[in-house]
Amino acid sequence: MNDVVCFEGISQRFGPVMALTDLNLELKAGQLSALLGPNGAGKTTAIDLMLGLSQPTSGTVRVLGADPREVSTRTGIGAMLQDINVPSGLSVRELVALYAALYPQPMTVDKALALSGLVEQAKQRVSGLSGGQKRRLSFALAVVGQPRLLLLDEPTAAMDVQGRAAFWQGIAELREGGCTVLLTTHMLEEVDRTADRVIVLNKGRVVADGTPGSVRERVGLSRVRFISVLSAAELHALPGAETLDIGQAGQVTFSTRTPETLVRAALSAAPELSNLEVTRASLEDAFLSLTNDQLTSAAVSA
Ligand SMILES: Nc1ncnc2c1ncn2[C@@H]1O[C@H](COP(=O)(O)OP(=O)(O)OP(=O)(O)O)[C@@H](O)[C@H]1O
Repeated sequence: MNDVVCFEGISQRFGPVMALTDLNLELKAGQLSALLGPNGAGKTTAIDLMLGLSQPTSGTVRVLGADPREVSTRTGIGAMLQDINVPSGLSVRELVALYAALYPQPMTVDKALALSGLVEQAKQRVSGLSGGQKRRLSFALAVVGQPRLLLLDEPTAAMDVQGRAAFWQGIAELREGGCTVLLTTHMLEEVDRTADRVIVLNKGRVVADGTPGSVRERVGLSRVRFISVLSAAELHALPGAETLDIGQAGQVTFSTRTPETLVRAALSAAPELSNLEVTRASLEDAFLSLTNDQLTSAAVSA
């Protein structure tokens, strides 16, 4: 009942395409969840439903306990979508103030500017902002209404290192105030460090849902790296590889469920191999394994 978002049996069809199939999903208050999936997996479709921008083909969507199309629900949601389309003749401060006026209990404009790292650009015209600064502005507009639910579609894309640091600091402050956050991103290292929960979509269905650690463990992959003189054909012939990345100067990286078997075979084929490392697979390795249907052939031949 207290779920911030509740999807029950959601399917969304666009002509012949099933963008989402029988999706059940609840987001708990205060959680930071990452919605991951390859292009076309259904992430934007799910976010559009949470924002009340579209109606599902079947199933029920509840956001903050109500229909997301109701105005009272929408004022509790902040969204940072991929494209920002705002009056560009205004200054940053003027635009943030304009948005603040739309909400019943906004934060101060100064706070929104500080949270998004835009204090120095406050007087600058929106039209003069760089790509990364426009993403920061989009974040300021998403948070100025003090939303209870914040939906962020690839928030850190185009942000520089400082921008990303300011963004994550801003997210931490909002979470202290109890804000629930759902974001999509392809920056899986950031997700691994910060998210409470990872939801992986593939072809409109949830294929994994848990903490970043539990998703990594479920996949059970290890990463094996070494330098050798083995040819591509010899590397491909090693047993147990799920993916193979051939880098510069003989450096190779495998993901595998059977690291011992692979290492034994590699040492036997190339006794001179060096810089051997066996580590736990990253969230990115797990993601590839969960979402790539032709993983072995496609990734190994990459
Ligand atoms: N308005 C639409 N009309 C027709 N097909 C659509 C529409 N919106 C989405 N789709 C299709 O539904 C599927 C899911 O699309 P969606 O945009 O939700 O994926 P996504 O996971 O957000 O992808 P990306 O990472 O590329 O943004 C895709 O096959 C897409 O082509």
